Amino acid sequence: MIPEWVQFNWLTICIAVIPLIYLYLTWNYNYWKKRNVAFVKPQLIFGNYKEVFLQKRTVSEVMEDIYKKLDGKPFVGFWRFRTPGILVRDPEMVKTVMVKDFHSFQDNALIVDPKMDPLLAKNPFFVSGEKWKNMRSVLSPSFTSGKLKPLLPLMEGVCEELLEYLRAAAPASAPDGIEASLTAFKYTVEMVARCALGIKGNNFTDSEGHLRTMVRRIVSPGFWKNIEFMILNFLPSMGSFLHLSWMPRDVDLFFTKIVTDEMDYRKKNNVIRPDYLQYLINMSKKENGVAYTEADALGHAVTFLTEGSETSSITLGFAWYELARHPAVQEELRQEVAAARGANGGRLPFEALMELPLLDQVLQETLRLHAPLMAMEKTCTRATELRGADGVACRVEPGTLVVIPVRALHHDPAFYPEPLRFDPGRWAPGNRERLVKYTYLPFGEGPRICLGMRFAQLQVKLALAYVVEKFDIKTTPKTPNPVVQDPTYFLTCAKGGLWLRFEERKSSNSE
Ligand code: HEM
Repeated sequence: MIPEWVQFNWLTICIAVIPLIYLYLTWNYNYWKKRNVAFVKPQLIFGNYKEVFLQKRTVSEVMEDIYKKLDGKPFVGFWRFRTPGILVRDPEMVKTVMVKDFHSFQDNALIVDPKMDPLLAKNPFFVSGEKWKNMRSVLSPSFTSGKLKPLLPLMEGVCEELLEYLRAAAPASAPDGIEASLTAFKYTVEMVARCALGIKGNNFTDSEGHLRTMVRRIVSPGFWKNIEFMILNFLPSMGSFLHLSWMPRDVDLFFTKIVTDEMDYRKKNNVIRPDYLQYLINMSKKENGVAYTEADALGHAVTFLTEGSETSSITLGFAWYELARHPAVQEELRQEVAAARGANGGRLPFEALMELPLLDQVLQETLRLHAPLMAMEKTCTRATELRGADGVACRVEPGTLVVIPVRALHHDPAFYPEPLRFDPGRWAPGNRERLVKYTYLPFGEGPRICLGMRFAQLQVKLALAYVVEKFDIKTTPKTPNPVVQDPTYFLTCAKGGLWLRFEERKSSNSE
């Protein structure tokens, strides 16, 4: 039996504490009203992120809803739980954040704890300030056309393996076809292993796919993985308290071992290879006079492996999907590739491949409809003022979350009529010049634009060209239409997978 005075105290404590908790939870919900910025009403505890928290919708979908609700506003306020954030709607404002006033918004909002994630902490995406600037200047030259061109023979070898794999794994009889995203992932992990690290990943032959599995342990859809992601992203101090890391410890050790083994092998045997790792090794040599260490080189080799495989495989999977759904475009592309081969003695040289107009348009349109990163989250790094075309101005404080709603811009009928229609013709000369600047951001923009953009374009274009030449890509009863986004993943991903059939072409059999 609880004494009466204790019962009384419990009641008093509850009466006193509940309003305090309520006050704490709603304290910031005045933030945008006080600043005269339009906003979408927040919900207790969740702000505007209830559906994200419940894993019903992704951040990019929720941002698209807010974008649509407050049509006509250059920027609008929202809350990520209790944290106020700005959603930038107007392309001019996008330019301000990503280019004109870059120094006020230069950091990405995703952070990693270098103690928990030493390898990932080297990834330029997570680095800030002067350190990022120095790192970027060391790495940028490694992605020029001049550095990519010598990789072509290596890459062509991986394309041949992809064709072999499709011949064996995708017999025309399979009624549902194969899951194209996984095939694309096998291809990009293999490509990156060869071009970045100079090693064979055996992704097409090894059913376990050790290297692939390790990359998947860092980035993949899934309920529990997404819970971890939300803690690390939204509540980083709780993540540190729980000792959570983006990259599991054994994965970190695995990558460290394969890269250092390869570095040691080259050193001991005086081996020089024409790949990205070699560039990093050369940069880390003392006589270079650059403040770049072997630990940096190790971190950046792993950056290439993780950044270079998943985003490109998403793009390739969706490009195959769109070609399957648009056989006329597929046939036109096939003829374009055949003509380029014909004009180059049966080969597809680097310049010819990169300049194929329809191939480029197919890639651009795929990235418009299915950009892997559909919302970019930045942090204000220096107090500044945003001033919209409507005259509304807002002082943005350091630490404020700023979101660029890539999905909403890419799918806005004001910028792309019939936005959900796959129409490579939007990117044809004469049309592309009419598109509104800063509404197309698959690789980001400004000084932080994707470092691996050219490599990504090259590896996706190669796989598209090689596969359409030899295969008819077809839909099956299991092919999704429309695609439903998997809500347990922060990157673009079709729920249930992209099922397609790759039928070997008769003419290509007899060649
Ligand atoms: C289709 C494939 C790819 C897409 C759609 C993509 C997209 C992006 C986006 C949206 C960003 C953020 C840009 C910004 O903040 O403005 C980014 C950054 C980055 N990407 Fe990619 N990416 C792709 C492939 C690659 C590849 C192959 C690499 C290879 C190394 C790579 C390396 C990076 C790095 C290192 C950054 C951070 C750059 C920085 O903060 O300075 N990406 N990427």
